[in-house]
Amino acid sequence: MLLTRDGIKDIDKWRHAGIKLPNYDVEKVAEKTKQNPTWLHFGAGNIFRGFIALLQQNLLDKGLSKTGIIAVESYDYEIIEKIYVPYDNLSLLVIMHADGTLEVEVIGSISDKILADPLREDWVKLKNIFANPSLQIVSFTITEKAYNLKDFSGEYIKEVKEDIENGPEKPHGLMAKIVSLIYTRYLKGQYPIALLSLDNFSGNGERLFSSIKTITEEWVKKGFIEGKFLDYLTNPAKVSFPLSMIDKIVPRPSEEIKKKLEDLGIEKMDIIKTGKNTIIAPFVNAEKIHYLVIEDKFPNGRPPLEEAGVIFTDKETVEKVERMKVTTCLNPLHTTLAIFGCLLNYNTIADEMRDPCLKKLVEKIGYEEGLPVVVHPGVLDPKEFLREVIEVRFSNPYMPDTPQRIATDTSQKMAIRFGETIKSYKQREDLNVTDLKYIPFVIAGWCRYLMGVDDEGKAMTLSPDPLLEDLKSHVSKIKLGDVDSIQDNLKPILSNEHIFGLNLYEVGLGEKIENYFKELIIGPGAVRRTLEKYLENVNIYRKNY
Ligand SMILES: NC(=O)C1=CN([C@@H]2O[C@H](COP(=O)(O)OP(=O)(O)OC[C@H]3O[C@@H](n4cnc5c(N)ncnc54)[C@H](O)[C@@H]3O)[C@@H](O)[C@H]2O)C=CC1
Ligand SMILES: O=P(O)(O)OC[C@H]1O[C@](O)(CO)[C@@H](O)[C@@H]1O
Repeated sequence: MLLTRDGIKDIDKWRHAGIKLPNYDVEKVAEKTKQNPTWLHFGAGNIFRGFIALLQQNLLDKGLSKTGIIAVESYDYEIIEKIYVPYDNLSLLVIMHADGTLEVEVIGSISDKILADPLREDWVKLKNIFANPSLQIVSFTITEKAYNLKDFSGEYIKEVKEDIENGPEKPHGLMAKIVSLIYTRYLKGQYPIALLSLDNFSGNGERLFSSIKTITEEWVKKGFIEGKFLDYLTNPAKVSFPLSMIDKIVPRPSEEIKKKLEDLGIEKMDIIKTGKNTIIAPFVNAEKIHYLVIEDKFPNGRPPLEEAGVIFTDKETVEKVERMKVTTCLNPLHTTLAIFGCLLNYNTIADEMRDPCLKKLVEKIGYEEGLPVVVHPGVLDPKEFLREVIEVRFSNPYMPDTPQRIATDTSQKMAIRFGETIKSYKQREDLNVTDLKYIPFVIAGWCRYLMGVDDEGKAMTLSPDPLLEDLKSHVSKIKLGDVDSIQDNLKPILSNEHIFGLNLYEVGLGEKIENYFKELIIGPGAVRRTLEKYLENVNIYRKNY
């Protein structure tokens, strides 16, 4: 069986293999989308295909929408070349249940693909779509770093500097490309639009707005674009930047799932790693559970995604629910498992959950250190959410999620995942920031991870991170087995407000972290021994919330 528009016409074979097919005519939907584009999505990677495209597929299946999503890739063109084109933009979604059963579905809601590159013909097509009044949503899953314009010294990064100098004709970075494209829409008729960040960090819509506004202001200053464009961009009735909280664990494609699909008779299921390090396949493997909460601010309308389970609400509720997930109930625990999983050579997050010390570590961070500062968002219950994360989602033995994937870009995540809780402790009169134990312990673990040596003392490959070289330059002077070699080498990291959102020494945690770190570098096996020392004989208090 071939995953192509022709291939899926052989309905009986797919049904016989137990694979669900779109309940609509994929080609007709693609044609309607061409005539009436409503939704563009930047970042054609795994979460888009495994979650966002599924939502639209639900609406198409139920006849609640007539058009699909157009996938746009601005960064890693190989994804389109190798994973979209050969499969006519179709993908397979494989849901892995905790009992080992698989639910497989062909996703047909991605109606077209575009390379956002001003040097290619596609750029004209993209500009035309942006100029079309029918366009309602431009959404993004492009990773947190794609929104950055400045480096940690506050200077524009090289690519952004060049984009600012060169103007809207041939932008290179995505933020400049978006300004250029939205400017086209403004010139055509100032049509309304929602720019929806679905990336996994606090205040995602605001950060998208801020980056776009900054480029706009620079281009207005240089006379590349009209000053009145700023009025359009800052008028929420015209251009909105809804906040969102997105949650679905979509691991990288797994060899085991590939084999299972091939055993079902599906051909060409190879997993690729692109030159830009995207690991992607014609299929996406994911968990069943997911949550998407979005601020309901769509000036040009939107599909009825509530019918596909999306929660639309006000800004304050999204902020609360997002803080609950990203700063407390899921992502800090994930990052904790990523760091210690790499150090202890675990292959999956689920395996780590069977390690009593690691399980207790995430329980301590979640129930005892995190939950007391979470504000109940109303639409989801934090304690129940946390329980589901720990007991059901992370523990699912069939989820092929790796600590190495989650360890990617950790420097970009520290401030949100741990810094926010530290800040809350500092602000709260009834709590004492120096009472925190396990969050500082994880930060010490991250510094230990950066040494690039596992707990057995063997070299380990570190996951990509934009600050990796800089961070490694500090810890490279520290030697496993030589506690005194710590000297002042952690100071530049732990005092860096860009990384943690605050100076950890100023809040009274720097020395505590250094002390944990010393225990972690006593020698091979020290990570395991320290974990046991602090976690083996402790109880977990799950206070009522
Ligand atoms: N995988 C997951 O479980 C979830 C992911 N997310 C969010 O989605 C993001 C992407 O995740 P995946 O799709 O799984 O990753 P992926 O590695 O499959 O795809 C990453 C996408 O981001 C694009 N990208 C990377 N750097 C870029 C840059 N500098 N400029 C423009 N585009 C860039 C890539 O080209 C690719 O399209 C995550 O960082 C997270 O914020 C949110 C919830 C769940
Ligand atoms: O650490 P990352 O790259 O943001 O990924 C964290 C994982 O947890 C999630 O937050 C689950 O929703 C997803 O973003 C991803 O599977």
